[in-house]
Amino acid sequence: MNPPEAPVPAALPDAAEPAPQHELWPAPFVGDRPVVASLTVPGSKSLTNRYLLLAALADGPCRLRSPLHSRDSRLMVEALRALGARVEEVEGAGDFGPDLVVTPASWDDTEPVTVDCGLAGTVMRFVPPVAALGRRAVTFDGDPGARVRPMGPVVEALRGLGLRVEDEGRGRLPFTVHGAGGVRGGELVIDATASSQFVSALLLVGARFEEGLVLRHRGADGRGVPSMPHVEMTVEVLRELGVDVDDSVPDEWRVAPGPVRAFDVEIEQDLSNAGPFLAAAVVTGGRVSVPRWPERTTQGGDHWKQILPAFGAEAELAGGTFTVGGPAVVTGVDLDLSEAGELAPTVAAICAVATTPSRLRGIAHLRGHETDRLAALVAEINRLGGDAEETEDGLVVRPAPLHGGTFRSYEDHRMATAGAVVGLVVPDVLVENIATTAKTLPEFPRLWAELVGTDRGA
Ligand SMILES: O=C(O)C1=C[C@@H](OP(=O)(O)O)[C@@H](O)[C@H](O)C1
Ligand SMILES: C=C(OP(=O)(O)O)C(=O)O
Repeated sequence: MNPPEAPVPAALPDAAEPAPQHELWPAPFVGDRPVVASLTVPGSKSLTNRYLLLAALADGPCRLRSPLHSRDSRLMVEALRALGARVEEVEGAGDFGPDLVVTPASWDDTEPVTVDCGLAGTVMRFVPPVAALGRRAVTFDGDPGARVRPMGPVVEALRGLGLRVEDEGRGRLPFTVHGAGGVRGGELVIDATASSQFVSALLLVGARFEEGLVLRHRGADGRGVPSMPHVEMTVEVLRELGVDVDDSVPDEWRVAPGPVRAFDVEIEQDLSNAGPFLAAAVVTGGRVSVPRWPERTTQGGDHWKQILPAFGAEAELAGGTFTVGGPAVVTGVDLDLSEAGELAPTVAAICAVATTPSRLRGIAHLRGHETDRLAALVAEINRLGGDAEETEDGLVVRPAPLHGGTFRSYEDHRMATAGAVVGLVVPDVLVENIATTAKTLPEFPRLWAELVGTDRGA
């Protein structure tokens, strides 16, 4: 539909501009029909962006097979190009786009550059320590939503390593890192209670510091690092590329100085992004299979194996295929999601249609994700007639009859997919800005349409 008024000239003050208009996507409703399907999803965001970054640091050209192609991975590619790496697309065997070949960066250029982080935590946290290896002034900025995401421990760590960082005292985006042609390294103490990405960011580059890195986490009030499987993923990927990492002491990581070995790697599919599709089986009493599920993985999305049975679903990994069968009646859960916070929006969507109350714990740090996810989930579930409430470290969701309406997504891909899950069993749900799923899964609307349109394959 055309807007009723002519476009507002850019010169007018903000207050005169109309509120942003996002498309409202009618979420497919299946009612009583069980969703039965089999599908795979594109590559893991977390693995793709780690391997891309490590390729730029490696001792030779590297190849990523079946990588993710999404907004977050493109932002990482552009960031690494800005720092001097070459990244090329080459034909591959993946179902979701070409492979990527990366020629490592040369660190000698001095021309200042700007890096757009979008809303990608992996770009805004992982790339600044890489900029420290070069000789450029690198300015980092991102979406309005990125400017409020926690960044302080990365900025302070860079200063602790001797770098000059201009941040106007905010400890957030935008800021400029002044590379001084190398980092000596040594010991650092950070508080990573707000994000595991602070730990991963420093570990990923630590081997390229002259003396390596000894990193310790000391959380305020003794609190731990959330999303620990993501730190374990970082450690495992580094070891696979020949980097010596000692994580034998809790909350302490020792990275020895040395090269990052060039590699050729197949990226696993994104198990977190498989979540909404598996949730479709749970809320509709259907059956969804995901072939090529890894036997062993560091992806937090592997937690679906424990999480979905807690709702009464059957879950089985057999012959490399993960299959979820939904229960006749979805019961609520009491779960600590501190290890897998990025799954929480999908989990909350299932809780919203469950028949008994749920409690989700250990996810206070979701307030610093793409949006304040605890507030957003409460607002959107309750807008549809639900009964959700924030707690200090999570959510309580009680059963309530839901009705149709708008489910806002707050530029958050996982809010958008949570709305789609609810919309399967609640008629007339309109998800605002489904295109925001392009952050990590641009194919979401197509895959979702295929999911609800098929009754074969599982
Ligand atoms: O390192 C990573 O790839 C990620 C770590 C986690 O961040 P937090 O520790 O901030 O939750 C996760 O939620 C995010 O989606 C991806
Ligand atoms: C928290 C998330 O993303 P990011 O990598 O931007 O932190 C997420 O994908 O759920």
